[in-house]
Amino acid sequence: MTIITETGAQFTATSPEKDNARRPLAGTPAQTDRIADKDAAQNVVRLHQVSRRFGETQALNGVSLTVKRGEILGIIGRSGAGKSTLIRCLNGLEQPDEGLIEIEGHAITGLSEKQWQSVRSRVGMVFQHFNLLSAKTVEQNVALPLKIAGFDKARRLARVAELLALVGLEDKAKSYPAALSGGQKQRVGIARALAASPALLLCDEATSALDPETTRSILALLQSLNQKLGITILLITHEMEVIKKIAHRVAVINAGEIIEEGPVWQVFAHPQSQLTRTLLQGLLPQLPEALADELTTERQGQAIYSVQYAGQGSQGEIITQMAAELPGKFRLIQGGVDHIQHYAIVRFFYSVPVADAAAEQAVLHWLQQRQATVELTGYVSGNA
Ligand SMILES: Nc1ncnc2c1ncn2[C@@H]1O[C@H](COP(=O)(O)OP(=O)(O)OP(=O)(O)O)[C@@H](O)[C@H]1O
Repeated sequence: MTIITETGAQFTATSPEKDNARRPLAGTPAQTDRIADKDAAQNVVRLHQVSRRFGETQALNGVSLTVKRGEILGIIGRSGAGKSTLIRCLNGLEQPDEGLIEIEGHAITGLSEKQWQSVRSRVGMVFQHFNLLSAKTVEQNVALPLKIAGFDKARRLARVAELLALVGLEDKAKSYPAALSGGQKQRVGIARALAASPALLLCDEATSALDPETTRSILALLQSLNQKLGITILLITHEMEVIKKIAHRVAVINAGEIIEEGPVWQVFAHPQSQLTRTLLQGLLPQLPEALADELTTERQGQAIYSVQYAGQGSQGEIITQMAAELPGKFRLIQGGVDHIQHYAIVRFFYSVPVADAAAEQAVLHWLQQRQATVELTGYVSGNA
C-alpha cells in the first residue's frame, strides 16, 4: 500500500512478516513528516528514542540526538558502547527496534529497499579500513557510486577528476590501492564517499588505522571539506584527540546511552561524567605520579586542589593573573592551556599549606569569583 502524506512524500507500508528488517516504527508517516518539515532545514540527522537490542545486549538504549546542518558532531565511547550500532542504524545496515531516525527530515526507519536507495545517496560513508576494491584503480573506486547512480562515462570521469583534486590525489587516478599509503587510501575513501554529493558524511573510526601524522592530515582534510562544502559530518571515535581537533559538538555514549553532550570546549572544560573525565585524561595535565601516589584524604601538610577553567581572550591567562594577585598564597604544581573553539581551557593543580587557612580561603574565593571549577584533590604531608 502506498501512502501519500501531506507533504507529498510517498511511503510504501511493508508487511512486518514479509519484511521484518524494515518494519515501520513509532509514529505514522504523516506524523513523522510533520516533524520532518519543521526540522529538515536545520537538522540533517535526528534520532528520537532509538533502541536496538541483540539478545541480552542493549546496544542502544533510547538514544536521542540531532546533528545540525554544517556541523561536525563527534560521538565518543569505549569499545562496546554502541557507536557502530548507531552508525549502522544511520547507514541502513541495521534497523532499530524502537524509535525514529530522520535524515534531512525524512524518516528512514521503515523504508522499503527502493525508498532507501534515494536516501542512501544523501549519506556518504568513510570506513576505518577504507573498504576499497583492490582490483580497481583509484579512479574506478571513486567512480563506483556514480556508476550505481547512473552517471554516464563522461560525467563520471569529470566528477572523479574533481573529487581527486579535492582530496589531493590527482596524480593517483590510475594507481591501485596496494600502491597507496594508508593516508592516501583514506583520501580515496573520502573521495568515494563524497561522489554523489551527500549531505551527510558518516566517519566510522576514520583515522584509527592511521599514524598520528597521517591522522592529522586526514582530520585537516575533513575539516576543510566541512568548511568548503558545508557538509555535515558525524564521526565516531574512541579518541578524544580526534574530537578536540575537528568536532564542534561531542556526545559521549556509554552502554547504549548518551550520557553527556555539548560544545567541545564546554565538555573539555566542565566534563560532567566520570567516563568523560577518564576519556579526557590523556589530554589534560595530570598531577605528577609521585605526588598522586602520596595523596591521602587526611587533612595534613599541603592541600592540593585541581582547577578547570574556560575563558575567552585574555581570560585564558588565569594562572598568571592569579600569581600576580595572590603572591605567595599558593604554589603551582602543574598546569596547561588548550585552545578549543576560541576558548582557552585551563587546567592546573596548586597547593596551599593547611596551616594557612586564610590563604586557602583567599585562593578559593578568587577562583570561585571567576567561575572556575575547583576540586580538592587530597593532601600530602611535607611540601608539594
Ligand atoms: N550483530 C550483533 N549481534 C550481537 N551483539 C551485537 C551485534 N552488534 C553489536 N553487538 C553488541 O552490542 C554492543 C555494542 O556494540 P557496538 O559494535 O555498537 O559497539 P562499539 O562502541 O562500536 O564498539 P567498538 O568500538 O569496539 O567497535 C556490544 O556489546 C556488542 O557486542
